[in-house]
Amino acid sequence: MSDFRQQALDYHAYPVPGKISVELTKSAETVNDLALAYSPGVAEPVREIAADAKNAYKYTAKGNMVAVISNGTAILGLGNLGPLASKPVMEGKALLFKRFAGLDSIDIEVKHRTTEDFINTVENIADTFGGINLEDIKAPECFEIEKALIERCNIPVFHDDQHGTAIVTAAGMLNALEIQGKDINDALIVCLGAGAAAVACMELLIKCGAQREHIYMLDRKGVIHTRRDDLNEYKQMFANNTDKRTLQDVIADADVFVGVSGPDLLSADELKLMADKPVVFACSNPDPEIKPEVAYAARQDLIMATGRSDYPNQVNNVLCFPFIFRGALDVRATAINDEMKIAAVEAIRSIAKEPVPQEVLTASGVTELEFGPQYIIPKPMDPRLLPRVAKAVAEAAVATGVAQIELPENYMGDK
Ligand SMILES: NC(=O)C1=CN([C@@H]2O[C@H](COP(=O)(O)OP(=O)(O)OC[C@H]3O[C@@H](n4cnc5c(N)ncnc54)[C@H](OP(=O)(O)O)[C@@H]3O)[C@@H](O)[C@H]2O)C=CC1
Ligand SMILES: CC(=O)C(=O)O
Ligand SMILES: [Mg+2]
Repeated sequence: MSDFRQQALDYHAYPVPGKISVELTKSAETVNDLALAYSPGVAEPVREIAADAKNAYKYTAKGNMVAVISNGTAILGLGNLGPLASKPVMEGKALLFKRFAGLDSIDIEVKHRTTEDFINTVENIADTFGGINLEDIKAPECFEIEKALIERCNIPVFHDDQHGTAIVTAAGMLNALEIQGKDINDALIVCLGAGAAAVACMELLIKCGAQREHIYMLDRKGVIHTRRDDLNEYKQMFANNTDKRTLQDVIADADVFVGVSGPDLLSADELKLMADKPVVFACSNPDPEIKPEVAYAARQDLIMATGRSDYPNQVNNVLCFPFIFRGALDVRATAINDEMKIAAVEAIRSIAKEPVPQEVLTASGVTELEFGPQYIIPKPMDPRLLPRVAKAVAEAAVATGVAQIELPENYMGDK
């Protein structure tokens, strides 16, 4: 067994199995403590919440709690391995919520027969949480699930693989194109993958200036084009009126490659066909569409990102979901709208252009990081992400009328 594989298994197994636990926030030592925490004292907040549901934010952990919910149908790029196998990833998301944004989070893996069953299950438990982070649910069901839950729940429901990925991709892409001296309006874009992440990434890039007709999207059958009769309504939005059929056909002269599909699907020869100074985001986890060492051996004029922590330029939704939920929950937003997403894009990309704090350099094991091809986006452990992204998101929620309370006074200081 490889060293790294064993290390990863040991990390999850010891000293206790898993990555999260529950801790108490109140004393429960004395008879008096128990009389307050449980019977009879607990009856008082019960009556308050029954009289006004908003009191759940005052007397329970609801307002600081996000449910990470999956059915395990698209676990990273590993595929449909079922709900239980998705648990380490979902515990991982809960770990990241706590570590980076101080949000309590619990993973819920749902076994279900129909899509409606899944929607009903989540709807029926939604009120207990401040927000719901849907994770690793495959397309196209994920689109129907998110839409239905947004309609039926009055807390933020956010499919991370769609919108978290799109926000971070847009932030990194705008910075990378700026460094390469290219304009997103003119960029020829190839997106390998046509699922949850792909559709949301391309829709957000279009909101940031990309031209829909400059985007070629591919699924397992090749280029998505108007003469195909096997396209779902989400793929149809990206159907190109073209004779091009393969990745080789569309990658020639492309400025941008976004991979949200699977491992090792972009060859060095295909990469060589791209335009000068290309941007290559090989975001499939854990194994990218092309390994950075293979890409740099083929050409050096590219900017390259992956979804992984162990290469430069980690384009991964971890840069978004803890902070967007922090901002949304702090103003009790009922939704996470486009304005909040764009605010997150701008906040994330702006941090990369500023001097990097020493603690980030230390945690990254480097002596220097400067805005440029090897540093287009902040590192997840950058302490500026929490105040800057959360505040931008909370302000956008207030400005667009989805916040239920005002921004707390001196929110996140003046970071
Ligand atoms: N870095 C990051 O932050 C993130 C990365 N990702 C990565 O993106 C990938 C997709 O995730 P997600 O969108 O949630 O999953 P989905 O299941 O919703 O979509 C997967 C898509 O990839 C396509 N695909 C799979 N294999 C191939 C192939 N050999 N050739 C062409 N297309 C292929 C599928 O095609 P078809 O429609 O024909 O089945 C489908 O359109 C995963 O690897 C995941 O790790 C996802 C979210 C965040
Ligand atoms: C990062 C992530 O959410 C994924 O690969 O699915
Ligand atoms: Mg995911």
